[in-house]
Amino acid sequence: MGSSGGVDLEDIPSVDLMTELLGRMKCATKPDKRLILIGPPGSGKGTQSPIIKDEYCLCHLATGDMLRAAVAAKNPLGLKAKEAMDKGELVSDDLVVGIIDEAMKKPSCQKGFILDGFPRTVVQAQKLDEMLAKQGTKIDKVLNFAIDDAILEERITGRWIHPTSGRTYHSKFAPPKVRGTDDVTFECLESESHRHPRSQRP
Ligand SMILES: Nc1ncnc2c1ncn2[C@@H]1O[C@H](COP(=O)(O)OP(=O)(O)O)[C@@H](O)[C@H]1O
Repeated sequence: MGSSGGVDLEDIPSVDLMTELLGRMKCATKPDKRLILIGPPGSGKGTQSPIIKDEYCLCHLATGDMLRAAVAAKNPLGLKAKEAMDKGELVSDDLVVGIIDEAMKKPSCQKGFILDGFPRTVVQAQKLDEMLAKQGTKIDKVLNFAIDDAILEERITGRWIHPTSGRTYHSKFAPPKVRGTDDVTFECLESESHRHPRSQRP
């Protein structure tokens, strides 16, 4: 019968369908929102994004997470991005703009989006304006997570990340269930201070 993205709707438990339906009905009443979050690693974007996303029924487009997932999946996009990412350099504007443009077309972005890590260059900002102008929309708000350097330092030094999913932990504030291990996949975590050498830290 009805199928969605290769999944047979008949096979989905009714309770899941009802929950999804109720969620979508709730979302229908929400105003559209297009947000950009700005802030250094450790400023709280990763904590606040899922809360804002759920409250306003938005999609969360974090270019860093999307690129890391592409690299882990070894798809053509990931292969192109890997070299720059390994060197700690920015991935080309065309590539990043392409993934954002594609992602914004997803049904989950219908009510709007939260951009996280994008735009990061002037060219990306110009391309974003062009994309939105084509859709007849614009950015509603830019949220700047301004935070004291000393607090950032404390957060970052204890921070661990699961590179594939972008899930973050903190040895003091949000420890994983098993030390050094991701709660969901049980894969090894990477130390954030290792990813952001002292000289590059905010
Ligand atoms: N908007 C972007 N433009 C170019 N490269 C990006 C962008 N967003 C992410 N990247 C690439 O992905 C890497 C990881 O991104 P992210 O997790 O947002 O940053 P960081 O690890 O520096 O906090 C960056 O170092 C960069 O190579």
